[in-house]
Amino acid sequence: MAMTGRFEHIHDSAETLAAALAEELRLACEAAIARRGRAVLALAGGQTPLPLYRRLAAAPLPWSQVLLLPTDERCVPHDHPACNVRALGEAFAAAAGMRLASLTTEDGDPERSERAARDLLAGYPEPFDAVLLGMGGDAHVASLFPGAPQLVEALDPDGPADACRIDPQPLPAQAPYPRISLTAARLLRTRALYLAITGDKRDVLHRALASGAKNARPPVAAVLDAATAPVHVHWSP
Ligand SMILES: O=C1O[C@H](COP(=O)(O)O)[C@@H](O)[C@H](O)[C@H]1O
Repeated sequence: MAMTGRFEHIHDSAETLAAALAEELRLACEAAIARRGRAVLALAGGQTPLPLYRRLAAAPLPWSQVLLLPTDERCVPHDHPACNVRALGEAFAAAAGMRLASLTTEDGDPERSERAARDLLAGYPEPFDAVLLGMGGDAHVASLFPGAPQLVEALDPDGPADACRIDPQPLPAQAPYPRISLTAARLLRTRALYLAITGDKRDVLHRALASGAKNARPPVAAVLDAATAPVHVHWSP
């Protein structure tokens, strides 16, 4: 984790954004596998990154040496359409042998899932090889929602927990579920941090980065500000 800094990459189209990020993540996997025999990536849920996941899945990597896990999960059963790990599994269908971990139990029960996620992450103490974040229109990243009662604890870059339950308030209309999210402390333990955003979200990001009191930063700003690894923001219209 030698280089730090924040870099903004502007793309002409969602396709070039997907191609660039798929290549970055492929290189991160290749380097990690060469270095220690496996790669561990934490990947955003939601719609924006799905095309880049499909591209990455087509790369000729030794997929059995790659572990993917979601940055956050909705507390729903694994066969539910809103389940991030289900969507990841589908997007990476071509990556034969790839290992996919879940932050939730099969039934999506929030309390059992929080315990299971913490147990899972205790098995991966090393820095992630890359974290890819998405962002909501309310400036949340992973499931670190502004206004959630657990937010202050979850954003603490020195906090002890790797994952925690988040209860967005109010529940977002599109995905009204409690969540399990990696904490900022765990997201930031990475060799590289990427943020993939499109359209108006660039304005949301810039407003968030320019905003307010140190202790009331929008989640995306709090996480990016605390990063010690290089941060690459990729945007397309
Ligand atoms: O709920 C979530 O939303 C964000 C953004 O999703 P998108 O569909 O607007 O790309 C996502 O990054 C996060 O992982 C997800 O759980």
